[in-house]
Amino acid sequence: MSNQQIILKLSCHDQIGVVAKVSNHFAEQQFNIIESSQFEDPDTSLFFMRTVLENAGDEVSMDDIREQFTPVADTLGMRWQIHDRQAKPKVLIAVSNWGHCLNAMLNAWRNQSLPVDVVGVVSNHRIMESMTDWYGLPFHYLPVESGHKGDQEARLLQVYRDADADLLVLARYMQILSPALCDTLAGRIINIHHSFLPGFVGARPYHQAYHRGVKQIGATAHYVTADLDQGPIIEQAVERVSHANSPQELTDIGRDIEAMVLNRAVKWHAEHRVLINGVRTVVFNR
Ligand SMILES: Nc1nc2c(c(=O)[nH]1)N[C@@H](CN(C=O)c1ccc(C(=O)N[C@@H](CCC(=O)O)C(=O)O)cc1)CN2
Repeated sequence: MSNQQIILKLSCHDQIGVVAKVSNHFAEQQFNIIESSQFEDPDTSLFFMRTVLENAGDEVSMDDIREQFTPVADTLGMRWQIHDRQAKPKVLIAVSNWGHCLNAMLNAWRNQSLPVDVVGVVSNHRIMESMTDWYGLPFHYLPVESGHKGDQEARLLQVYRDADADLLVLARYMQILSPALCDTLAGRIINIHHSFLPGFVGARPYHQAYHRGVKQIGATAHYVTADLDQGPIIEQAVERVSHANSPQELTDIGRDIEAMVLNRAVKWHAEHRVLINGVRTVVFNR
């Protein structure tokens, strides 16, 4: 027994026999289901599934596993991915001036509670270079020169590609990404927004919240799209506040929520628990 484990995630139009066809295929390949989650979206009749399978036979290459599954997927009109459960996604982290999310993520990576391989940090400021150095990671200083934002973004994408990254995390990176970059890396950029979206989009959400007199503040991790702060939501959390809290106190309270929410979202993405469902997500985290 090879102990080889794979993760299959798929979506297709709901139809009789999807689970049976998938499980029968893998049973014939000597794979045993050890976890499985399913959801059918009543609005779209799309069926979503995530299953973890263990190989009871000899190890098989990932290419062969995917090649053997392709006819089943094609018959059912699936969108699908198969991943090696042991493989850790390579993550490039982008940051600007605020380091609380970066630090929480690097700490979780270092203590191995976050199943990713951080390949580097990019920033339009130098302030986080020393922290990055302390963690022994490459730091790429990519300042945004006035009128040359496109050049800076091209360098960022080159760093991502040179590092063979799988995911770009915006850990309070305060630059709006171009539609072209959002399209190129669709489903592979996660941002932390410091409000409970869809409330308070854009800049300075804690000040917006203060002036609105909210009784809770929150944070939202979402995939990045060309529409600012409108991407599919992955995870959110809130914390109670009061009329007595200043904008600075709201900001202070919010930092831990942001860091927790972003780490959760990146962990679930790395474990292939998140499936994009139009402007929403399906998250198999239970
Ligand atoms: N295409 C997208 N880019 C980004 C998104 C997104 O959803 N789609 N999320 C933002 C994060 N963000 C709020 O969470 C945010 C960041 C930056 C700005 C902004 O106005 N930036 C200015 C420059 C500000 C500066 O230089 O200090 C700009 O880019 O012109 C608003 C919201 C990350 N990017």
